[in-house]
Amino acid sequence: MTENRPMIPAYPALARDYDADFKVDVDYKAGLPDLQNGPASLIVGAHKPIQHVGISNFRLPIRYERRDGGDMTLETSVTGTVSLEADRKGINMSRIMRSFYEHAEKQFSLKVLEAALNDYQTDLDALDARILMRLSYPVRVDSLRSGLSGWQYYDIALEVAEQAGQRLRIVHFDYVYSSTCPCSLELSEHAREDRGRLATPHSQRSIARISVVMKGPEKIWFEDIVDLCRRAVPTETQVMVKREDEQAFAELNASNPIFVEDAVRAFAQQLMTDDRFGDFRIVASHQESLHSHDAVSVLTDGPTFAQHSLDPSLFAELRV
Ligand SMILES: Nc1nc2c(ncn2[C@@H]2O[C@H](COP(=O)(O)OP(=O)(O)OP(=O)(O)O)[C@@H](O)[C@H]2O)c(=O)[nH]1
Repeated sequence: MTENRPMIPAYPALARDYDADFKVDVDYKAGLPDLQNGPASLIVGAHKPIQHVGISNFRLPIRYERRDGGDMTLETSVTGTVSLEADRKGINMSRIMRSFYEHAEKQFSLKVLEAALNDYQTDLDALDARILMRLSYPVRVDSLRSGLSGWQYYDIALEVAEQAGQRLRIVHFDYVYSSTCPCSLELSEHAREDRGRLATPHSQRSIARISVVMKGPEKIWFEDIVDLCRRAVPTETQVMVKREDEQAFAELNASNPIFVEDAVRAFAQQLMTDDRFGDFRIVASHQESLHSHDAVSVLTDGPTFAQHSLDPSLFAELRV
């Protein structure tokens, strides 16, 4: 006896070739599912506001003005996020890029970046918004004594954020330098003077990440921050080095030995003397040639960067 099995509709024979000629018209687009703008009933999990949602690390060429005139186009990685209220399912992700692209052709300036931020708030109907741009900025640097020069690249991030009606403009700047340990220098001299023994102090490639609020409307050139770092810690790693430069570098290190504590305080002192800068945080990592670990320090000034917990990868990602 044949059982009454429920009729299972035959699987529709679907075309499997790509229709290159198909064109989307307004009606078709209007009929497409649009879950990110769906009802709150579609929300999965807690109906909680989200502080940052968007897309990270889309890249495009941006034109930057140089302090000495001219400009250059550099690859820039952008992360754009907005806040999302508790009763909204999602954001229109593509608008994070599309809004930014509206401004990308213009020559970069913080005003351009802030105009893109304003568009985030309107195009995505968001209370808060944030854009972070990362780039590697080349500056031609002179050798210490040989008259040569070469390109030094600085990893920089620019962050503009609107949070609870407050606008923040922050520059994050990585500065790579040599740190000669002051104690090791004294111990080396002691061995030389006291026992006639040759000894060399331990010195190592080190890095400081300087994050600082740009306060006033005044323009801050990337080159201004390079100059500030060099005033704070003159022993920047070199690019083009001949023997006379190497000897100069050895003397420069002996004249500027620094503990990791000294480094953050030296940068802080320079930042405090420039009223274009507000709150700041300096993270330094001396990747010691003496130890199998790093000497690290963090110095913050003002509420912007004051935080109880430190990002677990804070020191690990500062590698040189
Ligand atoms: N909100 C959200 N969208 C996502 C995510 N992952 C992928 N998307 C997709 O991002 C795509 C582009 O989103 P939209 O910007 O809303 O695209 P759209 O609706 O055509 O853009 P508008 O015409 O401006 O509304 C959508 O197809 C989403 O499915 C995600 O995690 N969250």
